[in-house]
Amino acid sequence: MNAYVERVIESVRQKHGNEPEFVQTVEEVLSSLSPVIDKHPEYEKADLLGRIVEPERMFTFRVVWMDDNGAYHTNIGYRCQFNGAIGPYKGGLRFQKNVYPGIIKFLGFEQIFKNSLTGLPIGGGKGGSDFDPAGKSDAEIMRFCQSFMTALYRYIGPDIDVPAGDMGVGGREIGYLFGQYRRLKGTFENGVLTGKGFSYGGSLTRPEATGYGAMYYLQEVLKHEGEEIQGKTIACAGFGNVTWGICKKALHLGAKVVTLSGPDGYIYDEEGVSSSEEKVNYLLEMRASGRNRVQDYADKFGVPFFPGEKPWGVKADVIMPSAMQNDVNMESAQKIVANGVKYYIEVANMPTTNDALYYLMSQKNMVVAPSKAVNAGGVGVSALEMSQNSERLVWTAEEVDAQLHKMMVNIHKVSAEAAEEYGLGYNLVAGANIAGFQKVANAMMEQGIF
Ligand SMILES: NC(=O)C1=CN([C@@H]2O[C@H](COP(=O)(O)OP(=O)(O)OC[C@H]3O[C@@H](n4cnc5c(N)ncnc54)[C@H](O)[C@@H]3O)[C@@H](O)[C@H]2O)C=CC1
Ligand SMILES: O=C(O)CCC(=O)C(=O)O
Repeated sequence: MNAYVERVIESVRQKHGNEPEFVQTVEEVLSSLSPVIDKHPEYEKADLLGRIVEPERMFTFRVVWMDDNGAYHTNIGYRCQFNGAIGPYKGGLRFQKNVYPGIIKFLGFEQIFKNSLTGLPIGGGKGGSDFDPAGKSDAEIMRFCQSFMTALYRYIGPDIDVPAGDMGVGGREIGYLFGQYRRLKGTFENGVLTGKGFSYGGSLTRPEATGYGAMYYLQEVLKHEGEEIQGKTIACAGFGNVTWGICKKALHLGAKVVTLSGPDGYIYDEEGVSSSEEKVNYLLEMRASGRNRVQDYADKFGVPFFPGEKPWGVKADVIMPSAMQNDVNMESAQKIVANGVKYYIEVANMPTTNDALYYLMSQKNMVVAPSKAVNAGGVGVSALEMSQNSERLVWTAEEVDAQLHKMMVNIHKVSAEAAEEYGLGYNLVAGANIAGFQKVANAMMEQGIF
């Protein structure tokens, strides 16, 4: 590995050892940039990597809200404005009880390169709170969102920082956040948030975009390998927004999603979750219920439920971990390899531990695709939502979908080309890191040192 790369990684380990998820993503991204740094000594001179691993700005804020019994609760809010070299900071908000700076920073760091890969002018950011939405009433969610935005609204804006949804934040939460922003600012700046409802500036197809984009990317991989998507079995995780989008597109394309999971275990549907609209739509009901239980699907459709287990031991053509970070560890990776799976397509942000990722990548007969490329369609359509808000126009679902499709084809292409350029073969993981980095690096170099 390039000595400068090693030094920067070591310094991040030293300074941020208490943020293991952040250290993990820095190790993964920077180690694949070694050949680029070898080729560009000017980057070391400008300490480009030392600068890129440090957020431009990150802050916490107090979020106080009242529950339905009149009791007050205090949570921590976060926003990390990681890198604004190519556009306003852009990235979702995560509401989950395990949120802490290490989670926000790993997500923000990934977002820099992902957003660059979309080819659109968006910088990297992320935010959230340790608020746990599970079991909260609608009124409690609204009061929390209003309080969150009251603390945040001064620091965001359509040309500054544009938050959106992530785990625990969907259309309902974005609606409450936007309502409070509008109330406080007294202006209708709908470009300040994406993932909005269609009636006040949201984009058609944004809810589906991450899952649809992942399926378009998978189609490109299959095309590269001379295969088709029709009839392929897919193992997914979670049953949230992203997994729903995958299932909906799988239904259109004739692929079969056979597993879903939740914190309680996983279900196996031999016929396919993607075999009917009723099943696909039920995922929306499960998510909206706030129960966070995948067993509900097994109870409704009479399929097997495996309590406390992960779905990575099932036989499928394609594995798409689509729920949470570090869901696939070495033990799961070994099961995947033993099952002879050819396609490992990450969808959730950083769903694989680094040892498991390198192990999977070392298998000669496997294609491994990285989440920062595969799930980029979500933020990509968010950027298209910003475009529509700026021009005060509304695009049809067909127009948005066509742009999304083109974007995913291009992300696959530029990743494969970047890997080729550095003699790495069809290494989509390194290729995405290199292609995403190159544009941000150019912008940072041209804007001077700060
Ligand atoms: N929503 C979006 O547009 C985008 C989301 N992502 C990423 O995709 C992943 C999924 O996000 P969403 O679907 O939006 O979130 P979501 O909140 O809609 O769904 C998350 C799912 O994960 C499941 N889950 C939570 N803890 C779990 C556990 N311990 N074991 C198994 N399952 C568990 C939940 O039950 C839920 O079904 C996350 O990594 C997110 O960062 C990435 C790009 C865009
Ligand atoms: O749509 C967005 O701005 C952010 C989506 C997101 O959170 C992600 O790409 O991980």
